[in-house]
Amino acid sequence: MEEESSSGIRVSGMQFAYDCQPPLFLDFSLNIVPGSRCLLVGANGSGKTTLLKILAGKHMVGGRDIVRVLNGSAFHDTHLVCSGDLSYLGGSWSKTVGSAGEIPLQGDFSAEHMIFGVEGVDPVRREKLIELLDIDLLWRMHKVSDGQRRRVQICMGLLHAFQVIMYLLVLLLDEITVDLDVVARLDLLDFFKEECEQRGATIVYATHIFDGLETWATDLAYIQDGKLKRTEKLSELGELKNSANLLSVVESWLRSETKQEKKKPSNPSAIIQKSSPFDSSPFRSSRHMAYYR
Ligand SMILES: Nc1ncnc2c1ncn2[C@@H]1O[C@H](COP(=O)(O)OP(=O)(O)OP(=O)(O)O)[C@@H](O)[C@H]1O
Repeated sequence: MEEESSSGIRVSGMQFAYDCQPPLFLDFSLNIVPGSRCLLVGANGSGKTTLLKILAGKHMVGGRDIVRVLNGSAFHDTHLVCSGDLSYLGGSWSKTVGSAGEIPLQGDFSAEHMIFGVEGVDPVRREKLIELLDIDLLWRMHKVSDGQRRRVQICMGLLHAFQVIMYLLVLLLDEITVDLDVVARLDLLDFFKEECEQRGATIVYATHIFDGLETWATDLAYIQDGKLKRTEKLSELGELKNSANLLSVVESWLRSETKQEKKKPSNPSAIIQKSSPFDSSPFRSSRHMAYYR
């Protein structure tokens, strides 16, 4: 991820704050080369979803040069999303429909109605995804399980990507496999790997589930409280060579974050004051705030 890429993802000196809050990201930079499968790891509240949403053009962060995806501005170049070049598959069960924005998709519709309602798709890809995700087209969306609903959501999210030419596809995945059973999850990971290897797709995947990812991911980016702590090629991750699995490596990083927090001064009034929205410090620690609340 060190080398700069004109057609992958490049974030340079980004700042971002939610309304009336101190900056979550301050001078944040990250490069992801095309064809990478990059895992985004970090504790709850560290900023993974926010970063993915920024990359997906859902939040504006200053000028056109700050967040570049496929050589365009993630926020300003709306064709990235409209063309299917850039896809964000997130946790919420909703679909963006033109100016209506995000609408919930849990009414009394069949899976067939949902999937075949997506226009302009490749029927071969559609069949492949229905089979891969083992979707029963007769499912009624208001009666299915969370995992079944998630399968339909993922299928719809991936249908659009078919028309994208090689090296022009970025998939941003936010904990999408969380409701899937182990077979569906592993099959889907294989599918994503194929998209990278055969079509040059670039994938950024935020997750807390590390099963099977040691051989799946090519890169890793670790975020702590909005700061990029590490970016590594997985093949060069020293701890992974010495340790059993990725889970224990990430666990040790997150546990050392917790230990550092516990070492901080224990005067609660001072900490509450320091963590308040009126704090003059530009940094924030959501874990810190939760810990002392
Ligand atoms: N819409 C919002 N308005 C204000 N603050 C928000 C909003 N969304 C997230 N945050 C805050 O921003 C910080 C980062 O949240 P984010 O969802 O990006 O973290 P995350 O790393 O994805 O966490 P998780 O692993 O729990 O999904 C948190 O402190 C969160 O409370």
